[in-house]
Amino acid sequence: MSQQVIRIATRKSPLAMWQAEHIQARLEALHPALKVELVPMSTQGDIILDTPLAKIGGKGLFVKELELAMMEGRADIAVHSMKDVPMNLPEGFALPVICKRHAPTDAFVSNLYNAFDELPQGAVVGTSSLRRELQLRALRPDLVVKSLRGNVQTRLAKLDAGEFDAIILATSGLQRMEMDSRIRQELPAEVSLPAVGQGALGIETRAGDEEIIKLLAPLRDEDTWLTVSAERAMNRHLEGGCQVPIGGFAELVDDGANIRLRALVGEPDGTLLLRAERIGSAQDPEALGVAVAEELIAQGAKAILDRVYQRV
Ligand SMILES: NCc1[nH]cc(CCC(=O)O)c1CC(=O)O
Repeated sequence: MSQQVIRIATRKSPLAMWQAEHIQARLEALHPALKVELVPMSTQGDIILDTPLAKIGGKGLFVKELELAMMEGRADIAVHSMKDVPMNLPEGFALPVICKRHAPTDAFVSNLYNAFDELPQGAVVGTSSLRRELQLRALRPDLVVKSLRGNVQTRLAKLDAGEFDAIILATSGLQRMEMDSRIRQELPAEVSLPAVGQGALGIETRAGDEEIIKLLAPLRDEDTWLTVSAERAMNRHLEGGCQVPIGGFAELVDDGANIRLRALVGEPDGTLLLRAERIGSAQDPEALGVAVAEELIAQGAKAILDRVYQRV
């Protein structure tokens, strides 16, 4: 009998490698006889760094090459930040596991100011997320928002080089890179509503790979599955396919009986920001997501998204 092996396709960025190694370690701890190998690769999303993601095909770029490796049998599973996973998976793939969510928040990072509220008139803030830009500019039309791409380390280096007064990054990414000390403030959801799936890791497999799916099952976190499913159903119903100015964050309430989902859509320049919030049964996260999306559509969300798609 040959020893059982699972190969994890992963991007080569330090954050992606950390995430793959984290799942590798958890799987090896769960299944001592199992061998777990990493298959690192570069994706188009990592190679094209000078163009906003929305213009070059959105976040799917980070995922496609990993899926190709699984399809061709060079790897068996892929570990993703749920934030980067498209709302609809291609034929032949499944997402059987969403792990327990880490910090969902956005973090304010600066060498000059200790909190978002301290930013002076006209301060320069770095982010390439339309969602972050929209919320920053809606609250503070005086701020100058400048594009900032690259991995977490590159973004921090650009801050340290003095290109920005502050930058916004995901708290979970900084924590995984052991750069918590750079966080000046975790932004409350009222200031920066997180991206759908932010802070949660997901594991993608080939559809029907039941033996592998069984080995992964203990990594599933039911609460995170419910809340992230509500967020993703909202985003999917809005047809927010690629990188779009949409925020969504769900939490369990009433001792887990219900889910509260908050969502927003807006013009990236902050001139229009639509919000919706609703509590629904934890038995049906999809229905809650669709209901919140419908509330946003009733306020005009589709017209905003159509304009964003035309521009990119
Ligand atoms: N856009 C890249 C990306 N994808 C996932 C994370 C953070 C980790 C997570 O959300 O789980 C980040 C970095 C960031 O937004 O600062």
